[in-house]
Amino acid sequence: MVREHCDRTTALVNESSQLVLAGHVEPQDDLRAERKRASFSSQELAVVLNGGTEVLQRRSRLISQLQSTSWGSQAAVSQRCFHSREQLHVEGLVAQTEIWKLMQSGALSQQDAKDMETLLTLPGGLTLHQYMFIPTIETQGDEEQQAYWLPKARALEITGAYAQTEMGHGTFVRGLETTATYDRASEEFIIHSPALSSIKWWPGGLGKTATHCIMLARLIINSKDHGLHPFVMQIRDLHTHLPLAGVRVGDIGPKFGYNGVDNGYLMLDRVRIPRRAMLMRHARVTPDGHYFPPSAENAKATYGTMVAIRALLVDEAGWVLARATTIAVRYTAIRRQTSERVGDKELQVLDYQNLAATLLPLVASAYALIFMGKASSDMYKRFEQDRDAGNLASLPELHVLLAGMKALSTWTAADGIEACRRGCGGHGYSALSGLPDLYASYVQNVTLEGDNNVMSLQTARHLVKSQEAVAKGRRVEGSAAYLQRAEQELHRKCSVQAPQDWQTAEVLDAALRHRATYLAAEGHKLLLRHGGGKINFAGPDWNGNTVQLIHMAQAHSQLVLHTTFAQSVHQADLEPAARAALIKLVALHGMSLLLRDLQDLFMDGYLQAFQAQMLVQRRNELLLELRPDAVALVDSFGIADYQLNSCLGRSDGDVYRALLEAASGQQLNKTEEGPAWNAVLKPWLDPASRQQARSKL
Ligand SMILES: CCC/C=C/C(=O)SCCNC(=O)CCNC(=O)[C@H](O)C(C)(C)COP(=O)([O-])OP(=O)([O-])OC[C@H]1O[C@@H](n2cnc3c(N)ncnc32)[C@H](O)[C@@H]1OP(=O)([O-])[O-]
Ligand SMILES: Cc1cc2nc3c(=O)[nH]c(=O)nc-3n(C[C@H](O)[C@H](O)[C@H](O)COP(=O)(O)OP(=O)(O)OC[C@H]3O[C@@H](n4cnc5c(N)ncnc54)[C@H](O)[C@@H]3O)c2cc1C
Repeated sequence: MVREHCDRTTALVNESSQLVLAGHVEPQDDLRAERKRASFSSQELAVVLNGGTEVLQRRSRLISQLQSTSWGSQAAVSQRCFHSREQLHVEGLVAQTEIWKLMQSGALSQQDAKDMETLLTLPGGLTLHQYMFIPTIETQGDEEQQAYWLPKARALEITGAYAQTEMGHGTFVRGLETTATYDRASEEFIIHSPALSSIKWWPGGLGKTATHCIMLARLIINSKDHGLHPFVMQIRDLHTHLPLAGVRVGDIGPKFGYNGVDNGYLMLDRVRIPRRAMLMRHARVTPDGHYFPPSAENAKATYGTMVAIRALLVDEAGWVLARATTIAVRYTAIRRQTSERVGDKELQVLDYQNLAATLLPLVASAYALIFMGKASSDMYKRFEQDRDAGNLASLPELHVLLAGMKALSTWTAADGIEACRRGCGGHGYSALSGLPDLYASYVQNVTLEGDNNVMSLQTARHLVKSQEAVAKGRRVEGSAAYLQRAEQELHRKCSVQAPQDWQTAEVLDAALRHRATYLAAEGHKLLLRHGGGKINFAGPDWNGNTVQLIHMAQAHSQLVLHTTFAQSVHQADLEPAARAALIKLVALHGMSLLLRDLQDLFMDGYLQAFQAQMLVQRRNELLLELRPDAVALVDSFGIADYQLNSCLGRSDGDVYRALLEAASGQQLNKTEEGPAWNAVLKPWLDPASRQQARSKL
């Protein structure tokens, strides 16, 4: 029977290659026509966006290399959506350790290895080892500690997780409860989980993979609590992988997505670790129990790894949205629905304004975030250089910028993937589209590494403080420097007199800046209401106004994002046609941001109704102007079919045959009658079985 089904599947797939779509245009022809009418070369723009021809060539080479392996072949990748948690967990680790092997043998550089993992899009239990365990030792361990731990970690003789979050607290880091009590007699720390709420809960790779972790615990010496400090802690035996005495560790169970990764729990019953397990680059405990705190400017050093990851998340967001929009734009350009008369050529669904108005602004957001990601990682690299030279002056600005931008970018990408999925109609709901898994795996980013509301409030705190500084005549530097001119700004009115005026960069920048300034001034006023002239960042004025404060922080981050996008396009080395298209995309981005929260511009009379109508009109015109370039704009992201792993987003547009082939080849179709026939359906449906059952009664 199995054989029979396989034969029929092959026949069906072969047959489908002969089939034409009655009354339709062949999808491949649609995509070919789209590419022909583009106003610029997507190959050339892809080179600019990706940072050079060499990067694209290297990526193709890595994909070929992946395809030649059993764990990274196209077949392995496309089967993934049919696999169980356990299978995904093992597959993730197989891929990560194989890539590690290639890196150790010198066949891959560190960058190649990272890129290979990104291309594979199969998260595994070693991700946190690479992105948080090793970096925390690098940045928070002293030289001797680095020399001891790093070679073992890099050789994968030990694997680590980042154990900060507890059952009771993720956001309120200062409220974490795990204790590290110093025992002077033995020169050891005793790590203990004092309550149910103190159990470590969520760390990636902790459940089944990690032998060690970075343990964030309150340092207690002579009953004095010195707050949170990082420790390197072994939790499993290196020979047996069994938990050490006093350690209870396991996986926290299935999640919304990202199920190959073993996010874990960890409960500790007075487990002893040596004094030198505390990472001592910034704070120290001597053998006789003297505590040397970090310097004042290093006070937030323990939070350093989180800042690094937030920079990575900002960098990743644009590329994830680029994947989703590539799938949705290509598919909606071949998908045809509805003609006036049956049998006539139907419209490509991307030509309906509702879809263009959903997808084209998301393409603009993906471009904006890609440029912002580059700017953020450049900024983070500069900070690293300064930090290594002992200068931490730029950390406060970096923190507030990345906090708000992490929130804006991950919200935009997560909501954007879901909008793309819906935009693809029924086929978007199929796992074969690649969109459900992309969303389920990605949406965690709005929560982890600082919940987005909480991160926005960190930026809000900075904006209110900046507004306060301006009010007191002090200078404000950095991304909030525009607040310096708040008083003049608040008297300005929108200058638009014709729809075309909205297209100009100055008008859009001015409106976004006005909105951010107005909201910051209002936020500041709200917080001064009951404090007798003093702002309390934890009191009822703050807690009762967080909706407004988060909105204010997001308006600021949108301004930073938009101006960075515009500047980056201005500075990029682009051919004139691509530049012209991107300038329109920048305008669409700014207009879409304004339209989303138009009420803000009416609040203080900055905007008049006729100007708002012109904004809508100009946005609608822009959608039409950009429509011919839609496919070229997503082709320019340069994302390979291998990485898209989507029947809908494939670059040749052969969507329907791909769907049929993938569906008919899956496990549930392995037999014609299906796995429930014999035990469940047959006794009801097969007349002979029914007869037999009755005769037994
Ligand atoms: C692959 C990824 C997998 C996932 C992994 C994870 O999720 S791991 C788990 C990830 N978990 C999370 O992400 C947890 C999220 N929670 C947190 O990060 C913190 O609890 C907090 C930032 C919300 C508050 O912290 P708090 O109560 O200690 O601070 P406060 O609000 O009282 O402000 C006091 C001052 O500190 C400043 N400042 C703050 N942070 C930083 C910084 N990093 N740097 C520099 N400065 C910083 C702030 O600007 C303010 O300055 P001001 O105005 O006085 O000049
Ligand atoms: C997939 C995944 C992987 C993770 N990996 C790790 C890891 O490797 N290591 C690790 O240590 N942790 C990890 N975490 C934990 C993660 O960092 C936390 O979940 C995150 O910081 C949010 O904290 P919380 O869960 O306590 O949410 P809560 O703080 O309980 O949030 C609940 C709600 O309250 C709101 N809220 C909370 N505090 C405030 C406030 N002060 N002001 C306004 N609103 C507030 C939030 O906006 C949210 O809506 C991971 C989480 C996930 C989902």
